[in-house]
Amino acid sequence: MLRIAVPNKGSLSEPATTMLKEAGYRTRRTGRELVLVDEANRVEFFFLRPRDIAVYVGQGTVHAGITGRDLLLDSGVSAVEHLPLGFARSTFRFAAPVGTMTSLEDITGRRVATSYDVLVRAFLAQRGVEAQTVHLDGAVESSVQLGVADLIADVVETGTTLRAAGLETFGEPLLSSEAVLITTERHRDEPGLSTLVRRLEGVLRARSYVLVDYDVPVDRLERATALTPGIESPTVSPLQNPDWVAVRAMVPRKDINRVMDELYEVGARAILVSSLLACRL
Ligand SMILES: Nc1ncnc2c1ncn2[C@@H]1O[C@H](COP(=O)(O)OP(=O)(O)OP(=O)(O)O)[C@@H](O)[C@H]1O
Ligand SMILES: O=P(O)(O)OC[C@H]1O[C@H](OP(=O)(O)OP(=O)(O)O)[C@H](O)[C@@H]1O
Ligand SMILES: [Mg+2]
Repeated sequence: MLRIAVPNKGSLSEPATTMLKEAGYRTRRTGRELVLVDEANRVEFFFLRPRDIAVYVGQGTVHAGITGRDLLLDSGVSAVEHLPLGFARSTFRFAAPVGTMTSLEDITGRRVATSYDVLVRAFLAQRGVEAQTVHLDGAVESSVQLGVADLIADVVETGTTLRAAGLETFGEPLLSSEAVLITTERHRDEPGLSTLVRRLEGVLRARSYVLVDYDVPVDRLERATALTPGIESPTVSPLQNPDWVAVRAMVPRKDINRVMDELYEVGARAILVSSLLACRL
């Protein structure tokens, strides 16, 4: 049976569970279940701390897992990214009290508070910057005010937490992170893993595309389908009125309003947009 590690807490937990549910897998009923066997899909899910997931995957005791790219890099484990999952997007940045630091050189000799020591030390070593790290479990933003560090290196999404602590980012981001499905080279071809990956890809596609249907006069068909080329090719069906045809195609969700405006300009009418529940392309 395929063994998959799923985050049990924190920012990754709920979206990971939602995604697996949309991919047709069983989900746990309470936050207390540690293991869930999905007999129908031949998968066993283990609910583990997000930070530990790379360790379990790296050791090979589970075949794959969902974690953050930043957590994977900080673990130092030789697991590999198999599929980016598009949620828990964040950047990892240095931040210091407003107006005090502008470049990496300013870090020299200072104390950097972080929960991601391995990642931060590797970054500083690579840039030849000598500094001390102070390990904290969380709420890292408070460390400067409380005097245990001079600056921090932490996850930034909206920047709200930083601002509340009187800090601002400086220098280039250490990395961009998001949730990722990880595995090891030796488990990459595990039976069932390719099915899980295909299902998750289906969910990602269904989230990023919509289905558009419209009617268009035959003499404008070419201009209209140039706007909606679809993935392979749009479906064109005859209508009772021989001067018109119906078209159906997938369109990136982010483009749909512009595409609808342009279709209307071209002469398309009855433009209908629907969400996709799932797909396999
Ligand atoms: N505010 C956020 N926005 C987006 N991603 C985030 C945010 N906070 C944490 N993450 C991401 O979630 C993962 C961190 O997992 P972690 O379990 O530490 O989440 P958490 O929300 O910080 O949980 P905890 O409540 O235990 O601190 C990392 O990949 C990190 O980049
Ligand atoms: O840029 P923002 O939108 O403010 O989000 C970033 C904050 O979110 C996370 O904190 P979390 O709530 O997980 O608390 P923690 O620091 O204790 O992990 C992260 O560690 C940052 O502190
Ligand atoms: Mg946190």
